Amino acid sequence: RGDVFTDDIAIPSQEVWSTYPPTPPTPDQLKLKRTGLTPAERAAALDRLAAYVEYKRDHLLGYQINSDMNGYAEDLSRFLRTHINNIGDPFQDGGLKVNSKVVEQAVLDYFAELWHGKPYVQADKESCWGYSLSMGSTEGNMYALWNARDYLSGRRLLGEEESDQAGALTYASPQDATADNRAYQPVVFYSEDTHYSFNKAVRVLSLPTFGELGRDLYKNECPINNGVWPDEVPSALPETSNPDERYSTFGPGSIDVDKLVVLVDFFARKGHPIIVSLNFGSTFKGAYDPVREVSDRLLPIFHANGLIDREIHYGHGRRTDHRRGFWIHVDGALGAGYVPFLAKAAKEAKYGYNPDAPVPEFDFGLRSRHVPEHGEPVELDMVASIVVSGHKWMGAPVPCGIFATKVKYQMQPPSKPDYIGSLDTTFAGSRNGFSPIVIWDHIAKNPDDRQITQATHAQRMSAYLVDRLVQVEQYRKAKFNEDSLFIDRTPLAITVRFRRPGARLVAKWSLSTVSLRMRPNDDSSIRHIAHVFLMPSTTQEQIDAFTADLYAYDAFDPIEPQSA
Ligand SMILES: COC(=O)[C@H](CCSC)/N=C/c1c(COP(=O)(O)O)cnc(C)c1O
Repeated sequence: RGDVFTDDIAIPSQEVWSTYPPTPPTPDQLKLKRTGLTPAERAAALDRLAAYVEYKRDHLLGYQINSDMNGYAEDLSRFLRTHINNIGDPFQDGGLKVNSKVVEQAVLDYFAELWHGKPYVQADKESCWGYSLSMGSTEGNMYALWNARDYLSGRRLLGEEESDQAGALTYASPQDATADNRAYQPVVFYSEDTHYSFNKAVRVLSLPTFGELGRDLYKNECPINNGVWPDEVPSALPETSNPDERYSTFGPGSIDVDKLVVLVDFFARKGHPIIVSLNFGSTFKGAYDPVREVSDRLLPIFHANGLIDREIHYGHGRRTDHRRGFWIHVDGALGAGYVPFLAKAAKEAKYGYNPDAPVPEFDFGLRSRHVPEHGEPVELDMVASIVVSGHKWMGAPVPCGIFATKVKYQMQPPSKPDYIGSLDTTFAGSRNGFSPIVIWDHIAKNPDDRQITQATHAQRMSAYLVDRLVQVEQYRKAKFNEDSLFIDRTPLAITVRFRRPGARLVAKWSLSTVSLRMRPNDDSSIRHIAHVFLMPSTTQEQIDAFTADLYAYDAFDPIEPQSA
């Protein structure tokens, strides 16, 4: 049966075999009738759907999804007989007792320690609080920006309940938070390689990017672009002497720290609190923003502009708060799941792993130190929040993930819905109680040694794919006199990018593609690029089968796919 890579595909009925590769059930088969469907109709539709998704699963190379479902069906199918809902705060049992919060807590403690933080203790403001996401990292990133916005706008911290207004949660604002007071107008920075969910999140939160605020308040004053404000921080340029390639589109995909520093300094001098979101395993190039360098270079700016320790006054006899005027978030949707294990592998010779580049720091353990010309040295933990997707590196049958911050950054929730018996400290109402069990089961089955093996394997498979693509490129140049395949891989990335194949192969292997104008205003520089992610479930056989497809004479013809 061609290149199917798994033997757990149910042998479909003759009807399903009518098409190969399997196609989805037809609209007629799926049409929901008022009379319902007969068992035979349901079986036919579901059989065909199973054959289709399992075939596509075994050919999924283009997205950062671990397709290895890790025996969940055997271990966890019994939990599909129960609605498990973790509504409310993970650390408060609440009124709905059919929950898996004890499991969620174990998972949160695991990530707190993996990311060099302390497991949650309510009274310990340096310990980590978090929750299991019912969506993926989009939810976690949106929550992080919401938390940062309210923290920097001077909203009340959790634990500072207004005793004089029993029951009614006040979304209190500082007494000097007037509309024109920039001290409570946070501004967010993220690079041009950032996931599109951030553009969505800043809309939902009415949180201005530095570009918007610049155009609004500081017209034509942009310090990096002849006065014109870009929407996102430029990404780094490639290390090349070729002037035709001195553009970030040819670069590694990580943020340009020099430009970030200049932009942040501009707004910090204007008195704005600062939110910086850093990618850690970026969506298309798999790049890692240098969290260590960003933290070390921004701390002096925060110090010089009074953003280390700000007093927030609420008046009416309320207690004065002390808090920071900056927030660094790490979008570790992909990388926060495996880079800790690359770091462990690089540290211990027994793993025989010599990384192509230094394994980057990114988590709660990262501290920066600044010695000012005058006054005392300052040393701080710099990362305020981290997000990881559960369905990417770890592999889960549904979108999920983990958000983590520290107790000292937690905000009072907007309301106190007594009827859930818990504080409403998360983004969702009902919360998926199955996902924490999946993540727990994954971690329980994958001790550090196995995680290290998977993380170093992905590095090796990424290098292997580059080699196989180079062979394809050499063959096609000789045989068909074709141009470069634009093969590229950012150091330590678990993705490789190359010229987009024809639509048939893009559909067959579920490749993610992008069309990039490599040089501004130069349509002749447009490149159609695809990428493959090398996940724990990606096998050498899949890579060989995929690259074998690229030798066909029409592999790069832009023909429409024959089937979904
Ligand atoms: C085109 O590929 C994507 O959009 C994938 C999600 C699909 S594969 C799981 N990336 C999602 C992503 C997200 C959003 O994560 P999800 O909401 O879990 O999809 C956040 N941050 C980064 C760096 C991401 O790459």
